[in-house]
Amino acid sequence: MSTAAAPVRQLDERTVSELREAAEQILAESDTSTPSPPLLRRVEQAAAAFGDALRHHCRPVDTADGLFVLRGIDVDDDALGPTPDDWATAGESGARYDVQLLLLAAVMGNPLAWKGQQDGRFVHNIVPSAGHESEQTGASSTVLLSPHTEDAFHPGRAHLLMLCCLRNHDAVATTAASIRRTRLADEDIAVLTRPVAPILPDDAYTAAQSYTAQAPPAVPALFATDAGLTLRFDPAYTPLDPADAAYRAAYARLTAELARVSVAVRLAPGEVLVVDNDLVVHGRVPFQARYDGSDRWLKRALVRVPGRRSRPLAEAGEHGYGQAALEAHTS
Ligand SMILES: O=C(O)CCC(=O)C(=O)O
Ligand SMILES: [Fe+2]
Repeated sequence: MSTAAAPVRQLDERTVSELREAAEQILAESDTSTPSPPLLRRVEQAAAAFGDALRHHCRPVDTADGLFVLRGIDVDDDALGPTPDDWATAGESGARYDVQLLLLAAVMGNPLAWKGQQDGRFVHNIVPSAGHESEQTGASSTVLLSPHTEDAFHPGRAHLLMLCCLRNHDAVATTAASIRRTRLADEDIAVLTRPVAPILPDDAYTAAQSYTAQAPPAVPALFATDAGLTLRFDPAYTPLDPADAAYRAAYARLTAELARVSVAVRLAPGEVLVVDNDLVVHGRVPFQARYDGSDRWLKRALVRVPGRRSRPLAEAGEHGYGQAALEAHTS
C-alpha cells in the first residue's frame, strides 16, 4: 500500500471562521445538538448562504483519486474532552464539529442518515469500542477493516462519505482505493458489470440482516458511465456461491487491483476526508485501542448528491433489506 498524499484543499482562515461561526450560531439557537428537523433546516439555510470560497472547496472530486482532504478546521485537543468509549454514549460530545461537518455536507448535497444506524443520527461517532475489536464496523480496531463501498447493500447509499478527524494520536490510516486507478482487462470489466452475486447488509445493520421478506438481489460490482467506471464492492458481505469460475477469477483480479492502488490516509485533527463512494472503496488498518479517553475519534457524515448518474437504473427496484434512508432536506 502506498502512502501517496491525497489531494488537499486548504481552507483559508476566513472560510474556517465562516464555518465555525455558522455552527456556533446554530448551536446557540438549538436546545439540542442532536440533529432534529429544525436544526437540519437551519443547517440547510446556513449552507445556502456560504460564500463562493467554501463552495469551491466543496466541489466534486476532480481527480482519479476519487477523494480529497479538506484541511483547516481547528480542533483544540484539550477543550475537546475525552474520546467517547462507544458511539452509544457519545451524547453531545464534539457537537460543534457535528454541526460544522453537517454544514459542509449540506454544501455538497443532501445529508443522509439511517434509521437503523447509530440511532438515526446524521453524524456518526467512529471510535474503537471494547468488545467490538474484531468486527467489520467502525467500532473495531485490532482487525483490518477490509475495503468496502459504504452501505453497499442498499440502493439509497451515500454518494459521498465524509470523515472528520478530531483525534488520531497514533496516526492510524484510513485506506482508500479508486476504481479509476485500476487496470482491468475489458473482458473482466464485461464480466463484473453483470449482476451475479448479492451484497448482504453489514454488521452495523442487525435488523436488515434478519430481513427475509424477499430474496437478496444480485448486483453488478462495476458500472460503466460516460465519465468512467463506478463500483459497488464489499467482498466481506458478498457470497460468491452463485458465481461461476470465470466470475470468481475476475472478482479476484478486481480485488487485487484495488489492493495494488490502495493508499493510506493518516488523518490529522481538523482534516475532513471526502470519499466519492461510487469511485473509491475505503477501509482502515488494524490498531491497538487505548481505552483511556485519548483514542482515535472521527465524525462521519453521509451525503446524497441529487441528479447523479453513477449507478445502474435497475437499483431503483431493490428492496434494500427493509432499511430506510432518511434525507435531511426533503424539499
Ligand atoms: O475508521 C476509518 O478510518 C474508516 C471507518 C469506516 O469504514 C467508516 O467510517 O465508514
Ligand atoms: Fe466504512
